[in-house]
Amino acid sequence: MTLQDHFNDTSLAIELGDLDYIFPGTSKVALHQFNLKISWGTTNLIIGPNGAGKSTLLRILAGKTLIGKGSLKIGGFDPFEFSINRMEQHNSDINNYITYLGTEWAANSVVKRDIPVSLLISSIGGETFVERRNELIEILDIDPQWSMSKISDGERRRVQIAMGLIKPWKLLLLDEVTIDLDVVVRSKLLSFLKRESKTRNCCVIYATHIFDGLGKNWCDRLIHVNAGLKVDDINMEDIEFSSNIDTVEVDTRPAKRVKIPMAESLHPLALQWLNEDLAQRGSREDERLLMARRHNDWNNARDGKYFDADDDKLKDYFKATRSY
Ligand SMILES: Nc1ncnc2c1ncn2[C@@H]1O[C@H](COP(=O)(O)OP(=O)(O)OP(=O)(O)O)[C@@H](O)[C@H]1O
Repeated sequence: MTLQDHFNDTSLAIELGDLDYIFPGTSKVALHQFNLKISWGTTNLIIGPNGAGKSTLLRILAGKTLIGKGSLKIGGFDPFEFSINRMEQHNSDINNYITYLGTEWAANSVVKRDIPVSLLISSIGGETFVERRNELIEILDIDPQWSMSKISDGERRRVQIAMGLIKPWKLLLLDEVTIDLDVVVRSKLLSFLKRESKTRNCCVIYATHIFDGLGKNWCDRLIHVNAGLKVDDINMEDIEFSSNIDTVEVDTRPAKRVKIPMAESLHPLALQWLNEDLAQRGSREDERLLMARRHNDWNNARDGKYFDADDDKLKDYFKATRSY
């Protein structure tokens, strides 16, 4: 199977049947009687409290966790089956088209070393998928001249996301990786993912606790998980936003429909402010010039009599602030 074949793919993205998952060596049932069918070309949210089973589910879908009971098919194939028969039917394995992005990567000390971002990006196919690379650098507002050891957590996360998305994927599993992105970058990223899902007929499954900017314009389906069970599964068409109600209203007949009150949110204001900030900053090159100018001004403005130059002042300061 080539990626091109996927454009005409009529299989389901995901078919999960009666999955029970118990963590090995424990009695913890993390997922119970879990059934799920998801189509290609869709964007899906997984919603649930801490400990509900969202990450466990995504890791299973990513083929990172073997299942003992139940069935799983991705694009019509069992990702854990490696039979000769399957390899005859497929030039390439379905697992090559699955991208999983979790929070683990950014916590890895290796990515805090003094590695140039441009080198990291090239190492995962940046030179092969040049157009995607350039678009993602633009969307995620990355400066390829950054070093991984001298950037903020949010900036490091952007590099992680770019690295994960450069190679075209078919199934994208996102486990709360947007948590430390600013609202502008998050909004641009979500638009990119939405467009990818429609234009490349791929599937995004996104577990998050942040719902800003996730309305009818992004989401096709909401899957609510609690204590390892799927408790709600609703298409966005069956959700209505209304300014005439104060609480969520659920109709179950003839079919489940949910009415959600319009919520007060500072998100549009934050989005506008950060967009203005971005326009003021200009390109990364403009930013570098500004920072160099500020540094120069700072050097020129120093009077040479403060802490770094005047030892007596420094001693007095520490005498005054420490009791020993
Ligand atoms: N290795 C493990 N062994 C035993 N139980 C585990 C293990 N890892 C997670 N659990 C438990 O399994 C349940 C599901 O965990 P999971 O990480 O899937 O939750 P989650 O919905 O992703 O939560 P969060 O929103 O906090 O990320 C939790 O009760 C958790 O304590």
